[in-house]
Amino acid sequence: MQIEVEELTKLYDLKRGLQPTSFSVKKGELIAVVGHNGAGKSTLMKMLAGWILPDNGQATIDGIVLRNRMAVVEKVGFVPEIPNLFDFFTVEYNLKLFAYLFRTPFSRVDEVLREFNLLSFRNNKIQTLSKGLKQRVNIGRTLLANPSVLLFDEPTSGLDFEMTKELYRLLKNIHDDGKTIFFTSHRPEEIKTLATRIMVLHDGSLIFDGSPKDYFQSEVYVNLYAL
Ligand SMILES: Nc1ncnc2c1ncn2[C@@H]1O[C@H](COP(=O)(O)OP(=O)(O)OP(=O)(O)O)[C@@H](O)[C@H]1O
Repeated sequence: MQIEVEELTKLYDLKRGLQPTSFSVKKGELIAVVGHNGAGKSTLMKMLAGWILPDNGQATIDGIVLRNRMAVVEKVGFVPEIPNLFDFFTVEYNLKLFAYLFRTPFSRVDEVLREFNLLSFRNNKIQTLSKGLKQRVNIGRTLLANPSVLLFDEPTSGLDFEMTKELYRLLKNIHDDGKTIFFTSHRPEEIKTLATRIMVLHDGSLIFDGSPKDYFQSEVYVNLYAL
């Protein structure tokens, strides 16, 4: 297994956060993490990305333990819901800063600019870009270090129809490249068509883990999500 999560826990004021959670993931899975607001999705993503440390439990990604945060940052690309880019620097400068952080050669910056159709925007400041373009830079940034696992927190939130379609294409390309992907989602259609596996979090607990087909026939779906 590529990812082993054992009793991973993060609790804010005893109740909220993520209750002890365990699962394992094979390389190349595309997992949708579903749940109402406050269910614990971002908490799980941030722990897997090494952004916050668990109170308890353990996880390994390609054999690297989460507490080894510098190594995790290079293994796991995290695309937060709100792009964490420097608005007042150019696209290229942002990518160079992160390449430096990830200890990646600057030649990767040109590759990412090309792969993400960003060459003509390289000298534009982030603050002048549309939401869709910012999203593209944000995703390109996470791929600089060529991580084997990618985590997307609500990647389609606030995107219009065209930008959403483009994001699906990007996700598919990244998945076809053999990467393991987690994405949090509220949208049944993307869960159905993109995901190979669904995890449902509810009040901080993992209450469903299975295929999209089983999910849409499950009591969890009927009770919590079907209209
Ligand atoms: N830093 C924090 N301090 C205190 N409570 C927090 C903190 N971060 C998250 N929480 C709480 O933990 C619970 C889970 O939050 P989390 O952000 O993981 O939910 P989520 O499923 O991602 O929700 P959303 O869909 O709204 O992003 C929520 O009740 C939230 O208020």
